[in-house]
Amino acid sequence: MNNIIEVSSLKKSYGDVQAVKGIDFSVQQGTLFAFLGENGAGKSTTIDMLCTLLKPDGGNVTIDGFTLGADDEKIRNTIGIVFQDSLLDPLLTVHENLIVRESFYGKSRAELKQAVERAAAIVDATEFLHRAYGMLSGGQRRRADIARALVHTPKILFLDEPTTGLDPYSRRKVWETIKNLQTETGLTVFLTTHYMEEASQADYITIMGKGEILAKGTSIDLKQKYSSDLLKIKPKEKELLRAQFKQNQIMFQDKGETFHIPLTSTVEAIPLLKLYEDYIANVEVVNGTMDDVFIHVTGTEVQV
Ligand SMILES: Nc1ncnc2c1ncn2[C@@H]1O[C@H](COP(=O)(O)OP(=O)(O)OP(=O)(O)O)[C@@H](O)[C@H]1O
Repeated sequence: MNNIIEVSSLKKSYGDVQAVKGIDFSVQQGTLFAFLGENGAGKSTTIDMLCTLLKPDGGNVTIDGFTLGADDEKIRNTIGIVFQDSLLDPLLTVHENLIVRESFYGKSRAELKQAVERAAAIVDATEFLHRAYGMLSGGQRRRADIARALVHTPKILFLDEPTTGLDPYSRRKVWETIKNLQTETGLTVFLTTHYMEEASQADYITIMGKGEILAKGTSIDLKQKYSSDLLKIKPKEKELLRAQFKQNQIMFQDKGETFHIPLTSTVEAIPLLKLYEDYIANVEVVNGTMDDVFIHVTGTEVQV
């Protein structure tokens, strides 16, 4: 698979603030790519540069083979962008909004209608296509925003925190839309999110902090490297089990009611449970999470 985005030594400062300090990463075509980092990490600055909205101080970026800085118009035609603040007019219907947008691209009336209907169908917005944008629910608005970014059939879609501020039902609906979009149309989706359960569904994750790339990999790679699975045991008799663990040099943490044993994989729990079965009142085996990865890598809590 080829890299549709290649970034090397990209930098940007605002006065004395080095927002992006010479970063390198790439995005494979057709994948869902999650770009994470705490507030102020430099994500927006990076995305603004990739989308041609902000001029880098240095580095090289190619997007679908086009060079940032030299082929910006072609890059703009290759990408679709959904920022947190919508660009749609609340008084116009979704259809009118999309027609207005698409008419900039010099299409015939028939082509225009087809492009708008196609974009609306992809995000499942057909049902509210003729409703005023301002009257829609948060989740419907978000899907309309995504439709707007799809009318000119981009190859890459940039989504900046697409589910932030939505209720749980709308979040799930928007998230399903994004996943379907990527699997069914083969679009490359470049997304920022503060929801780690969303990030862990991405094909590839890059975590940024203080202007630098702190970690990259698949969710499995990152969890394996930066989080551990945990065996939580509630002993029948604490002191008896403690003595057993000490005798067999089992590393554990005393958490009051329970003992915690870090595992590199959940299946490691099986022999331990067999061995200490008689001493155990209750058990829980917990998988490492993307939250653990984020906290470990950035040194900060996940902010939502
Ligand atoms: N226009 C600007 N002028 C001065 N400093 C800026 C400007 N925009 C961003 N910064 C600074 O650059 C750094 C990176 O900010 P950026 O917005 O790129 O981070 P972010 O990861 O997108 O954060 P968030 O998740 O809060 O959007 C921060 O220290 C921020 O204060």
